[in-house]
Formats: sequence, structure tokens, C-alpha cells
Amino acid sequence: MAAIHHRHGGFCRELKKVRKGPFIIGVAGGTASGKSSVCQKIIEAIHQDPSTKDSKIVCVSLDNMYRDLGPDESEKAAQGKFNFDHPDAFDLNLLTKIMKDVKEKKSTQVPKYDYRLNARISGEFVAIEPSDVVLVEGILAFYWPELRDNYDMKLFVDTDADTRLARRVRRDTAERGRSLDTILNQYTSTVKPAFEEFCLPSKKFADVIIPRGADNTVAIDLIVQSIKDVLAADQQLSPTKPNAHGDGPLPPAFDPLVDSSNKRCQTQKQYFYSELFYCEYLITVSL
Ligand SMILES: Nc1ncnc2c1ncn2[C@@H]1O[C@H](COP(=O)(O)OP(=O)(O)O)[C@@H](O)[C@H]1O
Ligand SMILES: O=c1ccn([C@@H]2O[C@H](COP(=O)(O)O)[C@@H](O)[C@H]2O)c(=O)[nH]1
Repeated sequence: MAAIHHRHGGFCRELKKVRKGPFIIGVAGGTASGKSSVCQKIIEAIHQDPSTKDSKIVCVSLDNMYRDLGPDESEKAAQGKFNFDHPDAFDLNLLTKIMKDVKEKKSTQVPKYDYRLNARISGEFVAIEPSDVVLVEGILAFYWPELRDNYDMKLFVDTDADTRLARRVRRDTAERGRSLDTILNQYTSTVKPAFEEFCLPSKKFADVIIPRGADNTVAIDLIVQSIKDVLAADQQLSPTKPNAHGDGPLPPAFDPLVDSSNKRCQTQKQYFYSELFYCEYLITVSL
């Protein structure tokens, strides 16, 4: 919500106080729904557009935030009997620390994870640099309120269960060293019940639900467009940028009362956004 009001002068300055850090997008959905693929498409689109190609956008995956297991738990995990889909399987302290760093635009490190060993790779990390946009993806990305409250936008990737299971079988046999038997046992004993208990109920927190995942190019284009709008507004508001307007008069970039008919809104998509901004503007004014 905050980011959408960015072009309205006084609101801009208010909102800058509200969101000092990066624009954070939570991406939740069942196993193999296409969360990583959707994030990848968003990142590619931002990098390919000349106006946003220099923006820093990064993806943090909850897949790297599993906690260390004790010997008995590791034994169960090797047999596909440990519940990796339960919130208790995650290292919430690590997750909280990484989110804090990300929000404060500090460089941070995320452990690398080995699915064949069901464990972190000792001493190996992925560096996360300070970024303008951060995507946080995972089956339980919306589960913990303390994580969820950080998001400026929430996406739920909604792919049907048959498709997800088929993809998981292909992926886990090819990339995660699993047998078909182990995958199906794990799926029926823990993955599916935990999806129904923890992941699916969190769909209600989504701002945007993306049916069919990365195949849904219309949804991805719309999301990418709103990220570009946020980046453009952030650039205008930045005191370090030559076109920053600070506390001066309103920038000529956008007047919600006239913009839906002027030449800035050349495409239907832009028209849609100007209407959207205007609606949000009116709601904010009435509040
Ligand atoms: N639209 C799609 N069509 C076919 N395969 C897909 C599609 N989206 C994802 N996949 C495949 O399904 C598997 C899971 O996708 P991924 O994006 O990693 O999902 P998640 O992050 O939700 O687990 C991967 O092997 C990926 O290549
Ligand atoms: O050691 C592990 C850790 C996790 N899993 C499974 O991974 C998925 C989550 O990853 P997606 O990329 O969202 O599919 C989760 O369902 C766990 O069951 C695992 O099998 N082993």
C-alpha cells in the first residue's frame, strides 16, 4: 500500500518516512508451485528494462533457513520421515536476523543448503548485498507474523496439487537424490498435511494470487510494472538524485486528477495504474 502512493507529493514525503529500506515482496505457495521461477522472472524483467536495469533486486529463499538437525532427526530425514514442512523445521532466529539486515540495507550472509544431505553446507554462504527490492520466497513465507509484517507486497503462487507433485517428483529425483518411493511417502505423510495446515491458510494474507505460477505472464507483467513504479518513485524521492524534489513543489510527474487522460498514460496498462493510484489516493485522503 505504502509504495503505491509514491507520486503524490505530500504523501511521498510521508511514505518515505514509512518505508526507509528496500521494497520487500513476500512470495508464498506450496512446494514446487513455481515460487523460485516467478521470482526469477521478476528479477529478469527488472534487469532487462533500461529504466530499472541498474536497480538491485535480490531473492532470499526460506529453503536456506532450515535449522540444524540432531542425530535422531537427521536419521529420520534420511528416510524421508522428518517434517520439513512444519514451522519448527526452520531457524527463526536466523530468518529474523537476515530480515533485519535486509531491511536496514546491510550486507548479510545466507547459509547454503544441501538437499541431498538435508543439512546446511558447513562454512558456505550466499552473500546478500543491500538491495532496492528484496523477494522473500518460501512455503511458509507468510506464516510468521513477524516475518509477514515486513512485506510491502505479498504474492501467493497458486498451482494445483497434481502439477506440484509431478514437478516435485521430477525435481527431487533429478536434483535432490530422492527415490520415487521416498518422495511419495514424504509427500503423503508430511508435505501435504503441513501444506493444508500451515501454507494454504496463509493464502488469505496475499495481495496478489498468481494462478499457474511462472506461466502466468499477465500477472507477472503487472507485478513487474508496479515494482518499476515503486523504483521510479524511490528514485524521485532520493535526496542524492539530481531530480529529487525534497520538500519543494509537487513534481510534474503525476497528478492523479488529470493523469489518466494525459499523454503520460499512453498504454492501457499505464491508464490502469493511474486509475489505481487515484483510487488509493482517494482512500488515503478519506482516512
Ligand atoms: N511453469 C512451469 N512449467 C514447467 N515446469 C516448471 C514451471 N515452473 C516451475 N517448474 C519446475 O518445477 C520445479 C519447481 O519449480 P520452482 O520454481 O523451483 O518452485 P518452488 O520454488 O515453488 O519450489 C522446478 O524443477 C521447475 O523447473
Ligand atoms: O532437507 C530438506 C529440506 C526441505 N525439503 C522440502 O523442500 C520443500 C520446500 O522447498 P520448495 O522449493 O518450496 O519445494 C518442502 O516441501 C520440504 O518438504 C526436503 O525435502 N528436504
